[in-house]
Amino acid sequence: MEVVGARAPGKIILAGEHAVVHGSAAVAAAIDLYTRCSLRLLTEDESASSAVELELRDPGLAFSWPCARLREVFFPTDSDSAAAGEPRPCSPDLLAAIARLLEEQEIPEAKIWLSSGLSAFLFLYTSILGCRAGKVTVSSDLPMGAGLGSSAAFCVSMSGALLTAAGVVAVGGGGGKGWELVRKDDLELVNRWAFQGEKIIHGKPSGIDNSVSTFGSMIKFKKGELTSLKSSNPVKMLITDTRVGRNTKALVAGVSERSSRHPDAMASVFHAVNSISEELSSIVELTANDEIAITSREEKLAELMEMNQGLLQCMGVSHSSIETVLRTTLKFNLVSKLTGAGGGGCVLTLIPTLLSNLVLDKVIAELESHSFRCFKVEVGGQGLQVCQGDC
Ligand SMILES: Nc1ncnc2c1ncn2[C@@H]1O[C@H](COP(=O)(O)OP(=O)(O)OP(=O)(O)O)[C@@H](O)[C@H]1O
Ligand SMILES: C[C@@](O)(CCO)CC(=O)[O-]
Ligand SMILES: [Mg+2]
Repeated sequence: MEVVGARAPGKIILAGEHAVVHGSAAVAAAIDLYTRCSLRLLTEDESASSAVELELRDPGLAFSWPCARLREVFFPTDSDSAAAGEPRPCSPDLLAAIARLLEEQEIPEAKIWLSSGLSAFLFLYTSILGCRAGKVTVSSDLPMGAGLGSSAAFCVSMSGALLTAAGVVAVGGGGGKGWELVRKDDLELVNRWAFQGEKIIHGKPSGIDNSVSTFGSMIKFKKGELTSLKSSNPVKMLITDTRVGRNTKALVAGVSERSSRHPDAMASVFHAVNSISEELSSIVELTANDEIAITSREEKLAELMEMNQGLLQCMGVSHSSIETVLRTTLKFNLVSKLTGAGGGGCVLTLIPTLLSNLVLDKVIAELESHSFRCFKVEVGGQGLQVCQGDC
């Protein structure tokens, strides 16, 4: 069979991370850094030992599971009962069985954080394709575990490729050349599968990361409801990766624990974040006809981001490396906030339209002198795309 591919973008959260898990609104946008997943189902001739193979290009690791061993774990009682049309959660018993299966792989201790991604892969693959032999290759522009939605881009691109190989998502309408957009109904199905994968990696995701990675653009997200935001003036952001590793699942759990220790205080914090996200989303949508100067729109955005950062500190998810980025950019009168789960990872800095490239280069040089890594990204682009053949 021919190769099918899917690519899904990472994201930034402009306002509302963590609070969105507790029902507040949040605003997120896709960025032009992608995770790509390609898949080829193997015939019996090609896969003498009949296995499911996974190559992760970025950590540079490859894994292989004999189909017979997968059948014992995933379908112990009967023949394959994969059902691509019906996303369902991974039960705690199955998750424990997957963990035992992964112990057989001898993952290097320094890469043990990959286990949650591998668990999500095995669950999605066997749920959608059963135990058919196949080879999956994943590569990514995104730093992993740094707040730019690498886990969601992994689950969305994987679900997209698997559902395309299963013949559920249509591909080839573009004449079989290059990346193609996906029909709305198909996107919704991919998004529901990707959410099941995110649950394995994050524990209790709100669904914002997989939604923005699937549908792209800039969105407001509240209690599972998504509103697409139309911004006529592009928002420019600098991203700084502090390179301090952290794990979204643990940070989300930490905020929930703080919330159960101080329910009233934290409810007020989440309520304030909701107001910030609502106001920020209406400012993003203002057009040239709304008689608000670009500079005053940017000042409002910056102030809301600053307020949100203060509330994220209240939730306990800032970090000394994040504070260093805030202090550094403030010297240039620029406002920053953490993005994603915090605890290290990436920080956003709003780039005003009138900021000269010379000053921006100085900001980047000073941030990089702290061993941080800066990215300039395009905000609000495409979501999931698929392709036939090698893209
Ligand atoms: N390309 C990939 N290959 C394999 N596993 C991946 C890949 N990308 C992400 N993962 C899995 O996702 C985990 C990182 O997810 P995590 O949610 O902690 O961070 P993030 O998604 O980058 O940030 P955030 O959730 O704050 O946006 C990794 O530890 C790994 O298990
Ligand atoms: C921290 C969080 O709010 C965003 C992570 O990008 C978690 C979630 O919403 O699932
Ligand atoms: Mg994540």
